[in-house]
Formats: sequence, C-alpha cells, structure tokens
Amino acid sequence: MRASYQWPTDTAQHQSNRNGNGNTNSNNNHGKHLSLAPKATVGSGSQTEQDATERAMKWRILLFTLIAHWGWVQVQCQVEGEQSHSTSVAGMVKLLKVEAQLIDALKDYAGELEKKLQAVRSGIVSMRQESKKAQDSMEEYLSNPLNSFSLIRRMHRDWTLWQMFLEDPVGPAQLDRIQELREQMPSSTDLEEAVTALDRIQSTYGLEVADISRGILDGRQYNVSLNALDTYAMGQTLFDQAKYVAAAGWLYQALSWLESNRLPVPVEVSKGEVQAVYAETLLKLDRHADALKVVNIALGGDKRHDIKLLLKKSEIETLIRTGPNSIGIAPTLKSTAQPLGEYERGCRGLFPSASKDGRLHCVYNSTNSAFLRLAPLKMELVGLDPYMVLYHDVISAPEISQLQDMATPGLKRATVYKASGRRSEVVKTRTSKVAWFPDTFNELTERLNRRIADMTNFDLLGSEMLQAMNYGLGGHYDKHYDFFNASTATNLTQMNGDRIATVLFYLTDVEQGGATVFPNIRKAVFPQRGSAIIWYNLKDDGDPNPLTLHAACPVLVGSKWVCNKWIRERAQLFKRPCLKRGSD
Ligand SMILES: O=C(O)CCC(=O)C(=O)O
Ligand SMILES: [Fe+2]
Repeated sequence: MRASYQWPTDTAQHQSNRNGNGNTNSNNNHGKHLSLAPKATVGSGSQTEQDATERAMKWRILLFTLIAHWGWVQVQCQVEGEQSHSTSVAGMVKLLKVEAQLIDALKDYAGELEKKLQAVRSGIVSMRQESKKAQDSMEEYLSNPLNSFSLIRRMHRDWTLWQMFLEDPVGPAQLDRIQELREQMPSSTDLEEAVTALDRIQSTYGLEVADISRGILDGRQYNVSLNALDTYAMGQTLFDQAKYVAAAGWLYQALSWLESNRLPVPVEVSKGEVQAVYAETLLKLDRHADALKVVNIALGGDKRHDIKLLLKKSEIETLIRTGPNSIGIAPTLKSTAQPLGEYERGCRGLFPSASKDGRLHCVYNSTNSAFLRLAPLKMELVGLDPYMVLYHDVISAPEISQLQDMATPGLKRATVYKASGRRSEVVKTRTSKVAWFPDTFNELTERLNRRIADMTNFDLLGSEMLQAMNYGLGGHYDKHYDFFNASTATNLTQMNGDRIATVLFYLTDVEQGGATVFPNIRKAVFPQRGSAIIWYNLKDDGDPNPLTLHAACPVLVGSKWVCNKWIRERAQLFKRPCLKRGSD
C-alpha cells in the first residue's frame, strides 16, 4: 500500500531525535494535522475530582496489569518445552548447527571405518604372502617346524583376535554422539507441520508442484530444488492427512524425480513403494482406471511380482467392474481450482493498490505530543473504517536489531486465547514464535512504548506487553479479530477492557508473501522494514468492529519479524471517554 505523496527526506534526523539526542526545529512541511485518536473533550466535574478518579483508576489498572502479566508468565511456562521447529526462521538456525554437528560425527565415523578397513586390508596382504609361500609345496612348508608352529599359533590366536576385531563395533563414540543429538532433531510432528506449511504456501499462492520442486516460487527462480525424498514425504504426509488432491501432485512429482535420480543407499526409496501410495491416492480420488495404470506399471517393473501389488490390482479391477466408473476422468494432476477468496486475493497482491478516497493522504504527524512537534512522524492515512494509519521509518535499524537480539533466545510458540478453555493454546492457525517484554524491561522497551503513545495518543497503562514475533516456514496467522469476544472474555481481559487498537511494527522486509490483509475492506499491507500499521479494533461506541478481520499471509520467502502492542480500552477513559460502555 503506497500513496503517491513523496516524503521529504528527514528520516535520519527523526531517528536520532527519537533516540533522545539532538535538537531539531519543527519541520514546516507538516501538512494537515491529524491525530490517530479522535479528539476527546473531558466531561463535567472539577479538575481535582478528575485527578483523584484518574489516580485511583491508574492504581487499579496497575494492579490488574500485574495480575495479567502473571497470567502471561504462566502461559509462557505452558508452552515451554515445545520446540515446534518450523514455526520460526530464527528458531530453525539451531537445526542447521545440529546438522553440521551430525555431519562432523559422520565424518569421524567414516575416519574410524577407514582405519578399520586399512587394518583389514594390510592384514590380508601379510596373510596372503605367508599363505602363498605354503601353497606351492604344502608339505615342504610344514616340514619346517617354525612354519608349523607359526601356523598353529596363528590359527589358534590370531584368528580369534581377528574375529573379535571384526565384531568390535565401528565408531561407538560417533554413534553415541548421533544418538545424543537426536533430542534436538525434528520430530514427526515437526515434519507434519512443515508439510502443512508448504501445502499452505502452495494453495494460498496457487503454485504448481512441478514449479515448487524446481525452486520456482511465485515466478522467481531460486537456486534450490526438492528431491524425490522431499516430494515423496510431502505426498505421503498429505495422504495421511486425507488431502488426496495435493498428495497426488507430490507423488507424481516424486515418481518423475525417481526416473532421473538415484539416492544414497540408506535413504533410498523404491519406485514400487511410491507407485503403491500413488495408486492408493488415485483410488481415494475415484480415479480407478488411472490407479490400475499405475499398478500395472509397478508390476511391469517388479520382477518378483509383489503379492500386495497383485492383490491391489485385482481389488481395483473389481472396483472398476462394480463401482462408480472413473473412465472419462481426465488424469489431470493439477489441484482442482477453488474460487479465489478475498484473503487469497489480498495475499497475492491482487487488491487495488491505491484508494480512490480523496480523504486518504499522507501527513507529518506533529500534533499527538510535544515530542512529535520536534520530530514529526511520517503518517499515511490508510482507512477510515476501521481507522487505520501506516507510519513510515518509525523504528530504526539499531532498535530493530536490539529487539531481535533480545527476542531470539526466548522465542516460544505463539498461542491464541481460547475463551472455551479460558487459556491460551498452541493452534495450527497461528504459526510463529514470540517473546514478550514488560514495559519496563529495558530502556528500549520504555522508548518504544513512549513512541507508541506518541503515535496513537493513547495511554498504555493496562495494555499488553510488547511482543516480538518471528514467523517460520509458511508462517501465518489465519483470519482473526484482535478484540475479545466480550461475552466470553475472562475477568482478566475485562479488567483492562478490550483491545481498542493494534500497533504492528514491521521489523523486516519480506522477500515474498507475508502481507497483513484485511479481507473485509480489501486492504493488504506488505511488510516494510521500519514501518508500523495501526488500526482501531473497536468502533467509536466501543463495540467490536467486524471490518477489522485480518490475517498474516503465509511467508513465501523471507524471515518476517514484527513487534506488536495490543492497546487496552480502559485507560483511554480520559483520552476517548465517549464510549457506550467504557467507563463502568
Ligand atoms: O503479522 C501480521 O501481519 C499480523 C499479526 C497479527 O494480526 C497479530 O499479531 O494479531
Ligand atoms: Fe491480529
């Protein structure tokens, strides 16, 4: 989303001011003054009364915040121990380190194997020499007592030792090391999550399996490809998940890879095995005739005539004779085209880019606080319902890297609050990792919170902690609202009120995908390092605004980092008091 307005170049100056040094004259090129929060007039009552009420309210909010934070600490503990490797790119870095250690162990193992091989080879050479001497004239050889003695000794002693030597396992230390590293290796759940993520990427962006496996992602060629094992694992797992159309595409691809590539021995997979799963998948799709073709091809290649395949063949023949006939179904391997939803259109960048609404424009926001008068922020008004603005260059590169460094060691799988269970749970619809930071965590969190207050004109007392998030393989956050369902919200959420607004900083550019889309208002915001989108989740009367439905599209290529803040309603009592149910 980009307006045609060109920003005067004061970015660096602005950033240095945000960091608390330097004096800057206010910029003349302010444009229209516009505050994010609608201007509020405080109701009747004396100033002292108001001060007292405000103070009491602040204490209550502070207490509730402490309780809420304790709740979050508990949530953090619940998800502790879950590795969920694929859900954060930063978190997956350690897998590469483990893989490097595994390769080192295998190399050391090969060294041990080579030493043993060398010992066996030189043993053979010296034994052959002696044995050759004896072969020419055996009796003459044995008539010498030294030879006879030596033969008896050799055969009694040496061969026992040789046998022991051969039976001695090679590289036990390296095998132990590999076993030790197993704990840090991905589990079958990790593999399933990774398969689901790739499948999500494929369906959201409408990609062809053949393209993906050749490293072509949404039209861009990368220097990487998937081999027969990768594509087979996709097919197998999608079959297990009953996603037969998708499975068929991957299994077909696995078979075509197997035609051209051989795999190393311990991990190789036979064509027959893949053909059997492929035939089973086609059967699930009622493509009986195609399944029979595949089984016949498999039988042609299997000289032993596998009994299972023969049984499968007769089962399919019976199905063709008696069941719904599949003849006439085109053997297409493409996924059946689904009508494109607004969400997918947004993710693919198909929403109209510029709004025709003349009220939407860019300004320098210099009015929300005294600080902004010195260092105005570049603000783009993106929408009026819900009210939505995009700030540009609002967080600096050093701030971003500090935040990432702070977050990386503590990243935990993100959760979603479930009203039914009254707790936050790990769900498939939100795949990212997150680290929470209390407002007073350090100078940076304090500074960012001050900036958010400047940007929004909201009071952050009682709001949620800053959360830094990193998305992983196909990482996404399915369509959702940030506000709570008021009827099911817990006391904890009601204490500080609902989430009046969301502030989302984009800490990285994302090479492909990863947009934040609002399907109901047909807006998509593509991450731009340093910018921040802010929107109101509640209408002016405090009711949730259903137009705020939004989602984070799957990351196609890149490591998407964001930092968000959910601002609670209660502390805005004096900032935005004219809410229907805000002040009870
Ligand atoms: O990462 C995004 O683009 C959206 C994140 C989001 O909706 C949230 O954290 O509530
Ligand atoms: Fe959200």
